Amino acid sequence: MTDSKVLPHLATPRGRFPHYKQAGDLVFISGTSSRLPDNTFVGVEVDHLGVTSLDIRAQTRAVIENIESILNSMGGGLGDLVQITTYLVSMNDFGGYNEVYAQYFDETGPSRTTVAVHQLPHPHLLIEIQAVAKIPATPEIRKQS
Ligand SMILES: N/C(=C\C=C\C(=O)O)C(=O)O
Repeated sequence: MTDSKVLPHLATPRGRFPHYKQAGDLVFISGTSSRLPDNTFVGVEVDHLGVTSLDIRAQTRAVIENIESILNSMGGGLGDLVQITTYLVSMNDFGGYNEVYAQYFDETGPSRTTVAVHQLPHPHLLIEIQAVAKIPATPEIRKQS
């Protein structure tokens, strides 16, 4: 069996899906952005003239930390990730993204695929990451499996 959760301390999903679904020892984390619980975004600044600046480094850090928070909620951490898929709106951001990524992971970390997509679900988003982790299922989930 499986266990799905929407976590109250994180930004509410913008659709009818959970933050993660656990299936046995595997945890599938939904596409996660830099969105905060108040629905503002890390890595977005709008000046007094309405000019918007988007920061791929700040967004990448916030996405990874949001994923870490999801993993922490089930007793895991970034070290439990086995696979990452990253969606960038522009490959011009690849360098900044890669720089911050390397502060969290190295070649012993999760396998990774990075692609560019036409759009993400908000015009301020430069990056979204979906991930898979391997975390021993709780006895309750194990019993259902
Ligand atoms: N995962 C999805 C959106 C995430 C948006 C966000 O965290 O801000 C989806 O629509 O599938």
